Amino acid sequence: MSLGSLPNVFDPAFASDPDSLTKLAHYPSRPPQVGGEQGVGSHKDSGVLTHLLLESASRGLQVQGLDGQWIDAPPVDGAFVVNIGEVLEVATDGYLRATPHRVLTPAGASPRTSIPFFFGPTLQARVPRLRLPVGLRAETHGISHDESNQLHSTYGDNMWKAKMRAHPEAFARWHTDTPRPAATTTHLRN
Ligand SMILES: O=C(O)CCC(=O)C(=O)O
Ligand SMILES: [Fe+2]
Repeated sequence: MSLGSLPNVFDPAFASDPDSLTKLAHYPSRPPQVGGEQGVGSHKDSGVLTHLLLESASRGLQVQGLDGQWIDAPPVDGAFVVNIGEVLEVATDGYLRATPHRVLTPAGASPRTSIPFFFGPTLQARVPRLRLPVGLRAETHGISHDESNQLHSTYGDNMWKAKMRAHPEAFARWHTDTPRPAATTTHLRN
């Protein structure tokens, strides 16, 4: 996992007060006649790694391939779904890419419960950017660049950005005085 760096390269970022979170997510059933959309829109997780526990009959999770196509990701018995988060994409210079994913709950869908575990470092920690060995560097396209989604190597900044985007009304109401991610944060480019 350290991709040519020392095996403990990430340890300091997780050493004190790592900000991991386990969430219990419930998606109610949808009678066939109820329109609209429900679920989770397309996004990438903002942290390092997510371990997602799904019920064995769970449906609706999709991941996006490099060609833009959405692919069903049904559960595998006895296994977690593992999502690469944006901070890990930054740390590996895009060798590991944050996986866009979404949850669909079409009309008629059964209720769904999932348990994601977001494995995150200390909020203030700047996660080190690895120096990839030449062979691996040849296989990476670098960090994805999107003006509307800046990536930050400090986990707290990256997570805050994602929260602001996911909950604009709450931020407009309760966080009018909240600064955006620190000005010192690097805006990473390819
Ligand atoms: O419920 C799921 O299967 C995925 C949820 C998710 O992507 C998230 O909470 O970030
Ligand atoms: Fe997610």
